[in-house]
Amino acid sequence: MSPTIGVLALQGDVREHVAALRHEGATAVGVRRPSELDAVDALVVPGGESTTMDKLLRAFDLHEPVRERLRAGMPAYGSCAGMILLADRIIGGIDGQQTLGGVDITVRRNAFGRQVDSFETDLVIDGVEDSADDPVHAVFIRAPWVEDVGPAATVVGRVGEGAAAGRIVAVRQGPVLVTSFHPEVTGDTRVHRLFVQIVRDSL
Ligand SMILES: NC(=O)CC[C@H](N)C(=O)O
Repeated sequence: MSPTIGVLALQGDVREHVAALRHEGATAVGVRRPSELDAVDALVVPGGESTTMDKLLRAFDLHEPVRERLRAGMPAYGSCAGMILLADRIIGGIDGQQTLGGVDITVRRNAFGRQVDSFETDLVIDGVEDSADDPVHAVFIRAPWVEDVGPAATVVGRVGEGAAAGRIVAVRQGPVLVTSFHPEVTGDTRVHRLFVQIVRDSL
């Protein structure tokens, strides 16, 4: 049976995630209200602007319901701004920015700095099919990195080369996966394949 995966559709690159999830055999739907959240097996929090999504989550009465589902073990995947929202702790948030939490990490917003606002590199990600032989081409856009990982979370990807070598950019904690980069924009759907498998395993 194909799992139903929601994509938080308040702001950000929702359509790209919906397309990647459908390509990997999931039923993908936008989530804008609590009743829509109730109907999904899992949730993707897209890339975009985490400060805006944080405000909209509360304006749409979704902040607490999403937190509750996460606490109850709902699988989730966050890319870029989505990683920030799923992190337990944040450095460089503005205007009292809050996160949903779920992953025992500290993220630093806009960590890669101005000179490298956007960059691309190839990554090996644990759990992503064939990535040791055929790395994932990762696109970073004003991305966060993971400054600190607590005992509950596991690092699954680091930058391999260049100025940011060694920086943690992919983490998993049980059924929750977060990446600093945007796999939804490259046409390579292997990160979504991993997430769909995580969701299937949780059902
Ligand atoms: N591409 C992105 O999702 C950028 C994230 C953005 N810098 C933020 O803080 O939310």
